[in-house]
Amino acid sequence: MVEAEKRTATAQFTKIDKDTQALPISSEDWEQRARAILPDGPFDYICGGSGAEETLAANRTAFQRWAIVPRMLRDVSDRTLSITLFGQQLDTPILLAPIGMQGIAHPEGELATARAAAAYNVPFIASTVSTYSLEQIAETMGDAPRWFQLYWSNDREVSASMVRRAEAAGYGAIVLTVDTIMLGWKRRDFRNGYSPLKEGKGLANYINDPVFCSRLPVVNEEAAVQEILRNIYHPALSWEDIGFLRQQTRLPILFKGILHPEDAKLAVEHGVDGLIVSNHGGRQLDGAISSLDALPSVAEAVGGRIPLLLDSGIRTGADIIKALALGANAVLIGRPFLYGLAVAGEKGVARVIDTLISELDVSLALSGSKSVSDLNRGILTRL
Ligand SMILES: Cc1cc2nc3c(=O)[nH]c(=O)nc-3n(C[C@H](O)[C@H](O)[C@H](O)COP(=O)(O)O)c2cc1C
Ligand SMILES: O=C(O)C(=O)c1ccccc1
Repeated sequence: MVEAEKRTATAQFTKIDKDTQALPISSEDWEQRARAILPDGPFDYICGGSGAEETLAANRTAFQRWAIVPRMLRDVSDRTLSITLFGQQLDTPILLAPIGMQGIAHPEGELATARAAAAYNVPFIASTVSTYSLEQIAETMGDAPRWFQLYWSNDREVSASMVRRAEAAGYGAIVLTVDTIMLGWKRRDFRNGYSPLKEGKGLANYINDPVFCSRLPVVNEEAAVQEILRNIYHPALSWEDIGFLRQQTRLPILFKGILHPEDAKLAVEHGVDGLIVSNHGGRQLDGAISSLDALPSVAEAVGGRIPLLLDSGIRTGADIIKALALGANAVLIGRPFLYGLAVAGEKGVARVIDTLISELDVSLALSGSKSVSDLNRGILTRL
């Protein structure tokens, strides 16, 4: 009996070989394993939130306040997880969130993550502050889908240069993160005296940028770190900067970090192509609304005019069902894949993606739906 159950469960992991079966299966287990491997500095940096970590906690409790009320007897034998975003078909409504400095989790950093994402045709979103350059990441991915996340630089010619490089390297969209005009207040990092940026883990896109380097008196790591710290936070960012970004590229532009419905409307009016409803995984404004709680009014404000994505707190297949039912077209996962990377490199990330896809498929069937794009409020109740 136990053997038979095992076979049925494992049959769902399509790309996982024998060694990988020993790896964790829940995001809680991944987190525990990562905690055992990583020093306190990097671990706290990854898992932590800002301030009193109330928004970090709210990102989870928000999901628990919605329950799925499943439908039965609806012949769900033929199902699809596939969606279309900006004219591209994706196999699943899952993307990997932009996470900077992945070299703090594993020496292969973004290269390992990007390869795992490519194997599942899950878009990888490369961060401005990645440990490997956007060109190196692109090279390891072949034709697999990838987007580039931009931190708006104080020097807008540096931003323009990075956007041009991303376009040349086959990135399919630009994600402008709008919630990090300064860094959130992270008590854990102060206690640990830890800053991965100062340790030089997020330099690659800068030291490979001709415009950025032309601004340095000497091109070395120390000078680059000092210049990045002067460059990366841009509290003056305003709607007026958007026209400049638009002129730099024909790629779709998404804003990441929108929570207020009025900002969502303004974004549509300014020609933004998509939004990521996000509070940065509870790492920026503590006390901010959870992403899931912000979603329904943002969805109403946007009224289907542009795609809506959501991140912050997605941990299970059921979480994805809830986000899609409340108006998201797709979701981004953050910390769970980074824990997979820390514990088992590329295989760890693959396993995290694989289990999430399998959970989503089972949850979709058991909810009584055939397609992720059919999900709506009708299958949820607020507790
Ligand atoms: C260690 C770490 C680094 C991050 N770096 C970036 C980044 O460089 N750019 C960005 O837009 N978001 C960054 N984020 C935020 C993620 O893109 C995402 O919004 C968040 O992790 C989602 O929440 P989750 O971790 O609860 O899934 C980072 C998050 C973490 C945990
Ligand atoms: O740690 C983060 O969440 C993040 O997005 C960030 C922002 C600026 C520099 C480095 C990381």
